[in-house]
Amino acid sequence: MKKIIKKQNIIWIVFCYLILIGSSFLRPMILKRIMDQGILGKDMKLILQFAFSLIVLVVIEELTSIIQTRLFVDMQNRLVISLYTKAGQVLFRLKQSYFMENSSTEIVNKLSTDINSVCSLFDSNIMYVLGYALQIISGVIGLVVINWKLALLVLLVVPIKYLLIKMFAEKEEKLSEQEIEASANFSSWLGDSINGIREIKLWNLYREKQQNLISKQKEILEINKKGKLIQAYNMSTDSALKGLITAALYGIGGYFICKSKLTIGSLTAFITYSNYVINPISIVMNLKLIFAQIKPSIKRIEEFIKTDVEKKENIEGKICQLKHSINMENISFSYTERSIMQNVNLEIHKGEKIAIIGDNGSGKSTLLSMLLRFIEPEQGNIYIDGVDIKEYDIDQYRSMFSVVSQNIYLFADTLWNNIVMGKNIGLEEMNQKLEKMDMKGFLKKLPNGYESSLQKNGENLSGGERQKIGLLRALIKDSPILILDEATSSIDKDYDKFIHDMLLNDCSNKTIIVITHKQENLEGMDRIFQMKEHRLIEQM
Ligand SMILES: Nc1ncnc2c1ncn2[C@@H]1O[C@H](COP(=O)(O)OP(=O)(O)OP(=O)(O)O)[C@@H](O)[C@H]1O
Repeated sequence: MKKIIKKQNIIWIVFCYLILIGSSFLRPMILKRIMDQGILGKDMKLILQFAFSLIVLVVIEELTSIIQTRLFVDMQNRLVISLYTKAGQVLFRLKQSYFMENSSTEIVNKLSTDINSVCSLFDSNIMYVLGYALQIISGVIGLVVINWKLALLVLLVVPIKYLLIKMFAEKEEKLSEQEIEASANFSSWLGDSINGIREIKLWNLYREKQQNLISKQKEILEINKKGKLIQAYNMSTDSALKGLITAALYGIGGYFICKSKLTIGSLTAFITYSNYVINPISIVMNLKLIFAQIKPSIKRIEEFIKTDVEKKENIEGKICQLKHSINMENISFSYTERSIMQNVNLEIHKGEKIAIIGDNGSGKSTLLSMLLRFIEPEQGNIYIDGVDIKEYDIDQYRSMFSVVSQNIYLFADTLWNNIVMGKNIGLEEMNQKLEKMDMKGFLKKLPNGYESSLQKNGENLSGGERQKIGLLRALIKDSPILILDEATSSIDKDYDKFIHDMLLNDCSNKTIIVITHKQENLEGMDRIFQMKEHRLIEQM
């Protein structure tokens, strides 16, 4: 927080505020003198002098406002960056289970809504609080000096306003929570509908989806309306309170004047001072309402930052290299109490090529997710060269694997960046690998070669082309363990055979794990395992 709100900035903001107050206090005085002394006294020199000083004041006020806005925006931006830095550090390290429970649109909505909501604090009067406090103190002194009994009447506003704002803030906080939830729900539903747009078109689901869209929006607007009404009630009670106090002051003050205990001038000055006190008190207390609005967002950001992330630290500095074998021992796993595998054992020697087959949903990909540390076994452990994989640094550990799955993800970026994935390689090496994969023809078809832009998830490519890029990506990564999880499911038969043979030849020193439903992909494998009835059985 210290980095966001610097002491120096606060001093400058208060200084600017004081200039603005001073200037607005001086302007009516100057106008009064222009009229009373300049115009009525027909003194042209005085008129010009005061008119010039008015211009100077306006220029000072405007410059001060600009400086103040700059200071606010700088602080707001620092807060945004610091929140996104914290959120980013967590986001990219979150466990896979988080992404199963929360859709991408929900996460985007959560982060942007909550961060914007917290930063909106800077659009409120919070930075003026110190200035308002000074104004209240000076106002109270003025009131007490003129008449301390009447001053008590003005100060009655404090407990009344406190009780009112407490009631409004409690309601506002609940509504804010409801609005956030409804809006997250809406984003998640909308994201899901957009992802399924082809199905909507093919099944003519327009009417149903349209009705859902409107009803979900109405739900949000209804909550929003209640929130706006609370703000309106708050503003009306503010005005009513101010009106009541002023009326009482005129009544009681009038009585004092009749009894010769107060002069008319004193009452006028008293009412002006009372405004100096009542208005800022309302503004400062209204901040409680603003805090109530953003409190649910602060809570959600805090919860998000505390979410369980993948542990990166490698306390003992162990380096994973795979010199001998991967051992899965007594692995059991279930998704929400549905058992997927029980006591699975598997030993893979370095350089071995193994295949895992099995019916749909038998748990093949789940087993690999455990090996890749996306999920953890419920029971049992996985070892590489006798060391529990949990003890390796996760980044270094994952660098051991080149993975091509059935649904690889391509980023909305150039083809080159999608292949190298951050690795620093030269054009020559890339061309060699491309040739090895017989993909030169594919490259020629693209308008800008390697620099061609791919759409989100490679939507401007065919399913087979996407998988070919996935294979090329894995070849470029060149890790010692190659995992092919139905990696050629969309690839035509001839190319599948070509790539299968090429990989076995080219990666003879690598450990390869293949998951497949295709009989022909079992050729050349050292051992074949079948996932069946929660167990992994070696086929003899
Ligand atoms: N996130 C999840 N939550 C709950 N159940 C899941 C989840 N992911 C997978 N499953 C279930 O776990 C079981 C095993 O899934 P897995 O993807 O490992 O099967 P698979 O053998 O690879 O199937 P396929 O051959 O169809 O790819 C399936 O029945 C699936 O429904």
